[in-house]
Amino acid sequence: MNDAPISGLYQPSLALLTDLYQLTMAYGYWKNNMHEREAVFHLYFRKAPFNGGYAVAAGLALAVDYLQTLRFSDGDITYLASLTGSKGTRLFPDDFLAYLADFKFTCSVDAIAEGTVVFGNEPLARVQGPLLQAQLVETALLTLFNFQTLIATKAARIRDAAGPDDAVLEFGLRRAQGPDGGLEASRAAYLGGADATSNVLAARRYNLPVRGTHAHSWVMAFDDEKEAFAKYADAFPDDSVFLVDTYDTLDGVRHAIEVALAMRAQGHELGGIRLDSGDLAYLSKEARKLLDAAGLDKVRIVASNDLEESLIVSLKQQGARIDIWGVGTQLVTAYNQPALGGVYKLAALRSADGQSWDFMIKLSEQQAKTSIPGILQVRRYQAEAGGQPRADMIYNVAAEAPLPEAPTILDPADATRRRPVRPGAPYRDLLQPVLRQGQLVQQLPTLVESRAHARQEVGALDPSIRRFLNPHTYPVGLEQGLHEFRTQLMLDKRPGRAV
Ligand SMILES: Nc1ncnc2c1ncn2[C@@H]1O[C@H](COP(=O)(O)OP(=O)(O)OP(=O)(O)O)[C@@H](O)[C@H]1O
Ligand SMILES: O=P(O)(O)OC[C@H]1O[C@H](OP(=O)(O)OP(=O)(O)O)[C@H](O)[C@@H]1O
Ligand SMILES: O=C(O)c1cccnc1
Ligand SMILES: [Mg+2]
Repeated sequence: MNDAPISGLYQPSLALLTDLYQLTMAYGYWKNNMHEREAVFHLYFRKAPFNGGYAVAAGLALAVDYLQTLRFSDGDITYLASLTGSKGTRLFPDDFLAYLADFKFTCSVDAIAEGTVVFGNEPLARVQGPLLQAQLVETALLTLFNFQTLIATKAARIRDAAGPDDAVLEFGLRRAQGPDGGLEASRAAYLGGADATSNVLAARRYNLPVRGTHAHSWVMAFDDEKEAFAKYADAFPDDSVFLVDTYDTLDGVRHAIEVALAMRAQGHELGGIRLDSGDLAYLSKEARKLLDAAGLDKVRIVASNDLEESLIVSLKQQGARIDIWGVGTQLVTAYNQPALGGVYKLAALRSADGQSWDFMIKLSEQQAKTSIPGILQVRRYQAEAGGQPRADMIYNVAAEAPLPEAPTILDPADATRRRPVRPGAPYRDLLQPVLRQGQLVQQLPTLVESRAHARQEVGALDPSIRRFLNPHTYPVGLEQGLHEFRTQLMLDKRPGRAV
């Protein structure tokens, strides 16, 4: 399989894949000569999806491709020139459009590698550069990171439920949120732990393994089920999986066995059977007995039908003999939580004289929604070097005071909950340089590598954080100096009205 990294995916460029307000703000910054002011934005979500204890970061490779190909084509410019406001006058004047026609993304981006386990409030990406540029990319970055992270996380949960030995096939395209949702879900599902997809265009575009069985209609198109299986085996003598539940599932298994034995006489082996309805625990156990009794112990059992992670856990607890899990709708639509609420917030702006940073905060009635000022990094402390993650600390790399040798991590929701870091505790900083002045400064991992990274990362988490029901909260906090600085900024911005 060609495992070359993707590139040029978003050509022609998706410059207009944005909300209008990004373009109106861009014009406003440009008109006020603020567009070159250096700014820092962070992209983060507040709460892991699916009431889970973690998320799997995804979307970076697509984001890099988007940023590097970001250009306004002649057609884009003509379209923007046609936009008018409520009085019929043009929204964007020619001199600004001439500026956009020469636009290139020249910011720096630091980001957490795809496949890394991440938690609420941690920046997945930090964008630093001219205010206009860093603002302009908000919407596209959010749609890329939010959906990829959501689906990669769902896939990681399904992979975790299936266990290390079973295969997971993604079958979702027909129920996906349109063609684009289907294509990008297949990529993220693979990254998060699916073994293959049935989606051929996604497989071609992203170099994914592609697999499949056949539909009920194949069986219905023949006079009887056995003939249907035999004809499929004629076409694919070494690559057949028979769907056995069109009429009566266990009769279907017997027909599959008869055909499998005839195939064996010709020197071929049946790959598997698929169950797509009924009690999947009972039927898989019965099918396994029938297959084994016929000497077909290598024939694998595929199951599908509205599967998701809790159902897979339950089927395993019931002793189901399923080897391969075909998962569609629930995976690609993230059915039980169809959106991840990632946000993109301004956190620092160069002072007007260019000499220092002004740190920014967005206040909220809900303390948890108040943004974190600074130029942020995430430090993950581990039990031992390369070992189990113990706690994450968000800190400001541009703080005036240097980071203490043994910092203290404070829970932002309750500052009385604090954890001193033991001196010399091993750690790694999660945000790594990706773009400098718009140029790639590290070869991004391939999708295969990111997928392996995700499995390693989820596997290293404590089971209490991986479990589906009321998972334990992984400790993520602010470095004490950052917490105190943030609290002071909150007080400065909202000193309170006299009673
Ligand atoms: N042993 C089981 N324990 C728990 N849930 C199961 C079990 N077996 C199947 N399911 C799930 O129950 C749900 C409904 O299955 P049901 O048997 O109603 O489907 P079906 O009506 O047979 O399928 P279809 O409509 O495709 O013919 C599905 O999500 C299926 O995956
Ligand atoms: O259930 P999902 O996780 O989405 O998996 C994909 C489903 O798509 C196929 O059939 P389809 O649902 O189109 O028809 P069927 O249910 O009648 O088999 C397949 O047989 C699965 O049931
Ligand atoms: O190949 C399959 O079995 C398949 C593909 C898409 C949806 N359901 C099943
Ligand atoms: Mg179905």
